Amino acid sequence: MALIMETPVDALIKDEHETPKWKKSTVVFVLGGPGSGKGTQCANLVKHFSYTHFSAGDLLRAEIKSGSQFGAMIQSMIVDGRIVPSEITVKLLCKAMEESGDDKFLIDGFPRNEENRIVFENVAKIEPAFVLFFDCPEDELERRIMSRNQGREDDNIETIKKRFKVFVESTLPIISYYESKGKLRKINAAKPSEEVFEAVKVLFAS
Ligand SMILES: Nc1ncnc2c1ncn2[C@@H]1O[C@H](COP(=O)(O)OP(=O)(O)O)[C@@H](O)[C@H]1O
Ligand SMILES: Nc1ccn([C@@H]2O[C@H](COP(=O)(O)OP(=O)(O)O)[C@@H](O)[C@H]2O)c(=O)n1
Ligand SMILES: [Mg+2]
Repeated sequence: MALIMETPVDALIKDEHETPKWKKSTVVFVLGGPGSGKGTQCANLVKHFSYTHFSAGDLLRAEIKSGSQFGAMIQSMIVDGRIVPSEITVKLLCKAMEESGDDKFLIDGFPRNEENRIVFENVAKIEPAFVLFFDCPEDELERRIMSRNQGREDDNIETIKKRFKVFVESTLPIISYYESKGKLRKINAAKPSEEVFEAVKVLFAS
């Protein structure tokens, strides 16, 4: 009671309407074909810069493991290389951002299609600072995925082909969209990991 009495009325009103920290955050989207090194380079980035990394795919896999009511649906879509309904993925991303308490995020594997992009814009109301695009030919992507050895149900040749098709049809248009807005930072991801990181680092150093 005493505390409330001592709190100026203005401060109480301001607190009530204050925008949550994550809603004012800096977001970098990290895109590229399956196996292009999104996860690898985000892991490198968080060691050097004060960003929190979330992989949309990892959040969806965790949701399956948690026994969620959507688990079976998410799993069957991942095995089929399809893009999970955006309401689910955006909710998981926003929850992770909020719970992290941070305000600088690398969001990897998102937005993968126009629906992902629009739902995130409408819900989070955040525009990315810029968008990293790891460009790599399909034959190299296939080699990397086939030797990834993470026990993923979608890392088999049949699903990989479907994921490549989804990437070309649904994700490349998003990459073009950000290019037209001057937000795209394209990286040659076919080089060794250390060389890719040298090119990535420069974009975060300023
Ligand atoms: N530049 C690179 N050259 C060769 N192999 C790489 C490179 N970057 C990542 N890898 C390997 O390729 C596989 C896919 O990388 P990953 O970071 O999981 O990609 P993504 O998240 O884009 O699917 C992993 O086994 C990783 O160790
Ligand atoms: N925004 C996203 C990201 C991933 N996913 C699903 O999760 C799968 C794996 O995504 P991922 O980002 O972990 O895969 P990689 O590109 O890292 O190989 C995708 O093929 C989709 O089925 C999705 O539906 N929506
Ligand atoms: Mg990944």
